[in-house]
Amino acid sequence: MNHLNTNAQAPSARALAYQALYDILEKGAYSNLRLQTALKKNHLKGPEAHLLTELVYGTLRKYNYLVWIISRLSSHPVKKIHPAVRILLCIGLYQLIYLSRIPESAAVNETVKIAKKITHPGNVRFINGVLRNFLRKKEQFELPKRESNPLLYDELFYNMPGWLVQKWQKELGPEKTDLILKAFNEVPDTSIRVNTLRTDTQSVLKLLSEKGVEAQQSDFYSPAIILKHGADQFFAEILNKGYASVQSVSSMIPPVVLSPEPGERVLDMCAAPGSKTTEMAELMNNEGHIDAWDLYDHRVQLIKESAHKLGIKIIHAEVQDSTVLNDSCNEEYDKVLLDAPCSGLGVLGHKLEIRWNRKEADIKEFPILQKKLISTAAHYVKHGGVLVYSTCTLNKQENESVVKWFIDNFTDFELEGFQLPNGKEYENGMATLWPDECHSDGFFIAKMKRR
Ligand SMILES: C[S@@+](CC[C@H](N)C(=O)[O-])C[C@H]1O[C@@H](n2cnc3c(N)ncnc32)[C@H](O)[C@@H]1O
Repeated sequence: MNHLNTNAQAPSARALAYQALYDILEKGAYSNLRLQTALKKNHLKGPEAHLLTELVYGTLRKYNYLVWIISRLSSHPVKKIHPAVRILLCIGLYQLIYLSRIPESAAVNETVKIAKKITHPGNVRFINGVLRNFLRKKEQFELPKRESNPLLYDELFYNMPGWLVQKWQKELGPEKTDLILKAFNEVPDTSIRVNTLRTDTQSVLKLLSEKGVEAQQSDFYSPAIILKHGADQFFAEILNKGYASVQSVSSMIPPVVLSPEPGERVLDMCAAPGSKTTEMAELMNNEGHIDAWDLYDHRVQLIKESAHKLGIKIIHAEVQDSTVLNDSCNEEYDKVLLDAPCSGLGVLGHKLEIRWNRKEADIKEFPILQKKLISTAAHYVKHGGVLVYSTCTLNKQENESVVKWFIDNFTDFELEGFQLPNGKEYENGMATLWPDECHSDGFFIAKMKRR
């Protein structure tokens, strides 16, 4: 199977979509970064840029259903179909099913054209055959009735892996699972956090409205603004001027719970790309000291770039492995944020690739790392200081269980109740922000105080 040689002539949006989806589904690339690279590198604008974006995100949003259709049309089991062939078929089928403005002949012929460049004639015939077979039988493709096979229905209708649907149904019950799955399948709004060091929410809302961008202040957190779909191209100027940063509303909440104050010493142990670090600097009015650590140099650079753009001076970002105890920092900090690496099951609404790249077995690995990190965090908090542990996942083993283990083993820490900006109280010191309730990513936050 050849990779496309895109140097020969300007690649089409479809060919670029194929390459991007191959990298996302087979090599673990992040969908948003991979798409941005393809758009920039190929200087795509206008309809071609739209088609590429639609094909990448659309195919990911419907991936399970598309693969199910292939399984119904193909004489080979789907597992035996080469990934490149499967991905090309998904792109072709996506156009045939969801993009009515594209003529059927173009959808089939363009897919076959790409196939000819990357695979042997047998596979080309197979792709052509499956797509034409679909056109002949398309009226027959209805989802199975939910009553007859609820799990298969949920997998296909909500485009989620079966193991995850089953896990949530067992842990949270079928009703809550339905609500979460539904929330993850609504196209997410973009949200921004106003840089209160430079401006305020009302001024940014006014600027957006002058540019015709539909936007509103979040009722969850006042420096957050929600932009209606498709507003992205208009607010680049606001971002470039450092008036705001893109961040999901629920991701803004862990720093609010930690509540760092001007003049304090703060540590952000897993800080990159720095959304919460810069938010904390804004909450501290750019006064005090924040150490921001991350494992990877290229990610530490992202924290520095954001701080520079936002006019923040108090962040000291460096490469550190936060699982390794740094004795020189013992009891150094008033506030410590541990926004831990996690399985990311709270961000499936916009990081679509996690649905397919995350495997059930990975889930068991994260608590081991999270316990190492939180054990180290304990040493850095001053007596009377505060530790906030957060994740963007909806998985008890990485959330409540890690916190319970920590409280049992580090007896000078206790959970402390808190109130969220919307007034909701969490007296036991732990909050889950559910995507169906906050209309944003799923998050978990625990607040602990050192006696
Ligand atoms: C959930 S992300 C943090 C997001 C960040 N807090 C924000 O809001 O922008 C987790 C981060 O932990 C980093 N990380 C993973 N293992 C680490 C370790 N052992 N030490 C320090 N950072 C680590 C990853 O590189 C990743 O940037």
